[in-house]
Amino acid sequence: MSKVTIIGATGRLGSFASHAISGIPHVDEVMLAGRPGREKSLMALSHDLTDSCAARGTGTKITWSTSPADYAGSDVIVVTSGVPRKEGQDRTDLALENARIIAPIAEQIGKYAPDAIILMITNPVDVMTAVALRYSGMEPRQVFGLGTHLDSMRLKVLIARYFQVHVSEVHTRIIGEHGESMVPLWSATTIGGIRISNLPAFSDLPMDEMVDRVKNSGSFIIKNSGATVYGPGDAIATLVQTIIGNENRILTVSSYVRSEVHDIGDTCIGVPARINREGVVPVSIRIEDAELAAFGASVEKIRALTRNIFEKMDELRSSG
Ligand SMILES: NC(=O)c1ccc[n+]([C@@H]2O[C@H](COP(=O)([O-])OP(=O)(O)OC[C@H]3O[C@@H](n4cnc5c(N)ncnc54)[C@H](O)[C@@H]3O)[C@@H](O)[C@H]2O)c1
Ligand SMILES: O=C(O)C[C@H](O)C(=O)O
Repeated sequence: MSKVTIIGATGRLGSFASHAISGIPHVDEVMLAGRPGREKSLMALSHDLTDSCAARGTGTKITWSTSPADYAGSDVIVVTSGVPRKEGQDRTDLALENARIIAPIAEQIGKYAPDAIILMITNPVDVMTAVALRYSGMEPRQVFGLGTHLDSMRLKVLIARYFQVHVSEVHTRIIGEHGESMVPLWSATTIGGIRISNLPAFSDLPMDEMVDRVKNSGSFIIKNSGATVYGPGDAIATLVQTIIGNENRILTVSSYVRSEVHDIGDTCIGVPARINREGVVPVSIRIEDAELAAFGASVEKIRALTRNIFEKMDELRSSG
């Protein structure tokens, strides 16, 4: 029996992610969670998703709740609650506002579902993963964020199109911040198992344009359609399936890094990590010098922002 809870289920991303998760094999219950006052909206969504499960022929049970006590028994808790950015904003602009939303949610998860695995989605996702880790009091392996998995998928599609190959032939990773300082790992990019730099077309590859397109993907979609929904929603479902199916896949997610990448760490940031039913553990890697310098800068940026948010949260809490 597997139960997956989505906190923030009535939001644009939360509702689509709930739909995607309800189709995962061996997910028996999807619980839609939200704030008191959202009862009608949660109930209506649960009816709609129940109809969807019937139409797809899946037996998934859809439940809903506004009570954190009902987080109990969850195997995975996906958190999408919070404010999304508006056109012209950077994800980091949301840090304090969303930390104030995520901290109490994380405390309730730590209280009622201390054995669950938390998948953090709210932006800025690296900082919110650290907030969830701090306030839930849970172990680092139990708390991770969508991180640069979505960015890696975005780059993968661009590379596949350029080389005119099926996306499954491309393996690539973006590590670091889910944001401006993200770092593409060309040294870990292969096509059909061949390192990309060994292919003749590599010298003409518009690498900078491709990375810029990945960096601007979220803001482009938000500007023109209001929110990113299907890309992150299906990426969330992949991660949930990897946990529930105990798949031991290595995906690039935001995880608490100690020293796995050339001893740089003490922050939550996007790195390759092994994911299974026990949770998420970063994989030790060595990368090229230029990539390492860029990753170090990305870690410093996120570590400083995270510390700043922790200090502000402490001040807010001590002033009541
Ligand atoms: N990491 C990623 O790749 C990624 C992708 C897409 C969206 N996001 C983030 O996910 C979050 C949600 O995005 P969305 O488009 O679904 O937004 P939305 O406005 O449609 O939904 C927000 C949800 O948060 C809840 N919420 C808002 N304020 C709250 C509060 N004070 N307390 C408790 N719950 C509150 C709302 O009820 C709603 O369920 C944003 O922070 C967005 O940036 C992250
Ligand atoms: O760009 C955003 O603000 C949403 C999300 O982080 C995304 O990359 O789609």
